[in-house]
Amino acid sequence: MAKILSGKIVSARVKDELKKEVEELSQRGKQTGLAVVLVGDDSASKVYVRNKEKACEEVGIYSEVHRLSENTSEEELLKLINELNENDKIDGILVQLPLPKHLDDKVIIDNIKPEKDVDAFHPSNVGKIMIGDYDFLPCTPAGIMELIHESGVEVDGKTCVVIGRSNIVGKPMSMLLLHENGTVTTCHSHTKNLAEVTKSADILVAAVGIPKFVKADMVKPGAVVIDVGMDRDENGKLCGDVDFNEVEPVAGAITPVPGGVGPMTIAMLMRNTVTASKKKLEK
Ligand SMILES: Nc1nc(=O)c2c([nH]1)NC[C@@H]1CN(c3ccc(C(=O)N[C@@H](CCC(=O)O)C(=O)O)cc3)C=[N+]21
Repeated sequence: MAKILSGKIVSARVKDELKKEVEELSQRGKQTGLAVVLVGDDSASKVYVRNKEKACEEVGIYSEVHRLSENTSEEELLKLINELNENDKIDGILVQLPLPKHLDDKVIIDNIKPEKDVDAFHPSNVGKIMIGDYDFLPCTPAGIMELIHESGVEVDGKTCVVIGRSNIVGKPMSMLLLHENGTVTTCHSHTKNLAEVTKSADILVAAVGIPKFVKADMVKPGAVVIDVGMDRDENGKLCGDVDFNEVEPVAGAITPVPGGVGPMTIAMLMRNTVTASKKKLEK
């Protein structure tokens, strides 16, 4: 039986610690604030944004959600971002992705002040992560590192395989594993003999966006298996990229969906916002 790596439990612990830090900052006269920008009405995004608002409340972070219509122009969105960049009440800005098709993610992200870029998506933050000299870590990979630490398995010297190479998860995930001295392979749709590669992994991270993609015969017995998927199964039920029922008996440790990586992503967003607030106070 695999150890279940509960993002619910670990994220609650992280938020408890952050709550104290937010209180201390507030005693020193520094409030902490997060602005979330949601364009359009993607139903999944709405759930995630609500969870972020709830987390802010728990931690004591002031939050404002800007809900903009689906047909918001680039100019209007940039105007809002510039206002938030200059707003002293706001330490962190998050523009929920994906944006509607007529908006270019890159243009929008480039215009967020790097000091307020709590997603760590701005090129200057991405570059800093590559070098290993960063202020913020991207929320999902950072949350996953916490869950791996929770498994008790040390990354140093381990064979790590990441399925997926997105800028948001796969690529930075591989980088963070490398920072902890993992031997890292990044797989994607052009990878040959995928199952053979994934079966070599002591630590396997699935971030492909295909429901139940990882099957038991792709997993090394005893491996730590991390599921980043937020997919829907054939019945429309929330599931991950890993076939949990199949893989759980083979794995040494595994994250559930829901209650695994998702809550950790949000906890790390809270951490980045607190870090941004502290940095501002020190300046
Ligand atoms: N700028 C930006 N930053 C992000 O960090 C970002 C984003 N855009 N776009 C979408 C992805 C996805 N993401 C999730 C956050 C929380 C849950 C979460 O709370 N999941 C719950 C279940 C949610 C449900 O019931 O559907 C869980 O896994 O237990 C999931 C996914 C953040 N993302």
